[in-house]
Amino acid sequence: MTSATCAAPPVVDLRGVARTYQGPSPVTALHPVELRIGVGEHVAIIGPSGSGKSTLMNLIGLLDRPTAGTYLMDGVDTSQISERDRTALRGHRIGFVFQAFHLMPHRSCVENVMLAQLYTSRRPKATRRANAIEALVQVGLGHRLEAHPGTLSGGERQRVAIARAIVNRPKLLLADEPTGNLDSSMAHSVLDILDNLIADGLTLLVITHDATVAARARRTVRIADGRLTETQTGATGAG
Ligand SMILES: Nc1ncnc2c1ncn2[C@@H]1O[C@H](COP(=O)(O)OP(=O)(O)OP(=O)(O)O)[C@@H](O)[C@H]1O
Repeated sequence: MTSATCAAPPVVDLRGVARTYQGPSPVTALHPVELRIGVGEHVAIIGPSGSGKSTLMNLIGLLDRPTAGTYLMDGVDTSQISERDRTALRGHRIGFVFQAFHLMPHRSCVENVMLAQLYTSRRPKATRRANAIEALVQVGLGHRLEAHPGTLSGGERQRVAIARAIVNRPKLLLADEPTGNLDSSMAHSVLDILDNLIADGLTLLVITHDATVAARARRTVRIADGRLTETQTGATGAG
């Protein structure tokens, strides 16, 4: 390993991170975990309902705070920064893709993607539009820029959602059941798009209960009762 590769911190570095939900009967949804995800990795987290996948995703996505441990996101100790800085870190370095596409129905594709830059970019509207077009072209939707989501297939809608998630050039893409609402051919096209983004250097964490989605990842981490077990490494590709 060269000194140049050593210099890049992991995108995700969980050190003893745990989450207990308080209440009359506290629930430890995540027991202390160690998880490091390097730049450009493709990792799948797979586990049954109630195993702690959303809890883990919310922590990694900076939507929630651990009750123990330390989370370094792209080298930044997230326990040491203000709420405002956490929001900025999330906006600039993390993109989210969900099972339900969450697109604005009365806005065109390009407008939907432009909206994602409102709080992260002070650039002029023309630049935001150019960035949105670039992201839509990247996901193969350059020909549907002005279409409204209602006129698109499910797979195309998810591709708009992916364009929206990558338009701010995040380091990490968090995808929660990204193909959960799609038939298998649309699911494949969405997974192909995600594969292309990894080839371009993005880091991808997919949370799923679908073994075929998980099989695309280089690393598969199983979660059960809030505990992680790495079940495979280098599952695909030449390694
Ligand atoms: N706000 C909360 N308060 C108390 N318990 C919670 C809370 N959120 C989640 N839990 C519990 O934590 C555990 C893990 O839940 P989590 O939603 O992370 O699982 P999951 O794997 O994402 O499930 P699913 O696949 O069904 O969405 C479950 O036992 C759940 O009931």
